[in-house]
Amino acid sequence: MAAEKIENPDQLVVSDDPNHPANLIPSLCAKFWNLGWVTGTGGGCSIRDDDLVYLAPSGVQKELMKPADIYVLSLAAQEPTFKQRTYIRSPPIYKPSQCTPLFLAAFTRRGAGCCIHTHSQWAVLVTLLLESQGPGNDKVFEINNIEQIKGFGKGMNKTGNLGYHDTLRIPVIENTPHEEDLTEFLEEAMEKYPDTYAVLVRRHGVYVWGDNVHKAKTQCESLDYLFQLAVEMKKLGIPWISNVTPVGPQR
Ligand SMILES: CSCCC(=O)C(=O)COP(=O)(O)O
Ligand SMILES: [Zn+2]
Repeated sequence: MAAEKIENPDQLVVSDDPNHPANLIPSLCAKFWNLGWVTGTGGGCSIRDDDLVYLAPSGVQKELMKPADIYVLSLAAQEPTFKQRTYIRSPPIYKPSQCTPLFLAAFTRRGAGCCIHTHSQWAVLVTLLLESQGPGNDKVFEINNIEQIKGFGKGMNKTGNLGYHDTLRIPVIENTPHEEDLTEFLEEAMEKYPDTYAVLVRRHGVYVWGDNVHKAKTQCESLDYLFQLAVEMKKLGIPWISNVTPVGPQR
């Protein structure tokens, strides 16, 4: 929908359709809260519908949000750096999520339709385990030969999903005192790892995106599964990368 055609911005967040972004963001965040992904107001989720981006408010209990709390902005109406953002629809008592510029990076640089930010303890623990391997900023979570890796797309402009023997790589960036300041590091990681659908933030959480809500959600679920598995593997002394020889026909 083009921004200039919108006469009543409040109508942008009113719909009977449960799959409308203004309904989906609250219902998804309620599910994510049950998984421990968005507790204590941390984390969140944003959805893009063509030019329109739907966002949660900042600092609210994400599992209790209502459609009327949702912000809407037009990508085409923003200045090129996205630093001074304007909103078509703003609920009166809130500020927009501090994650907004990171979500916008996923939408504009990856063409994502949905981006999820979790504070999952499994994600945080994986960054702590990588940190314990020694100094250096170039940290990457790598895992292979686990069935759930098939839950990930091969990358931007590529068709199909990773295979069981492929290695999934998720870059890690340093945390910053303010969420917005993560943006330049997230963008750098996207440049360096063009096929990644996620970026870990050290001692903080993870950003995961997908072409649409279904893909962002299932990739985020697969990743959380792999992070939990990786923590348990580490406790048992099992390496995340193994040299299992492929068996059966290779397609
Ligand atoms: C305890 S949450 C600290 C802020 C944060 O990391 C986050 O993801 C939530 O930001 P928002 O502005 O969406 O509340
Ligand atoms: Zn956060």
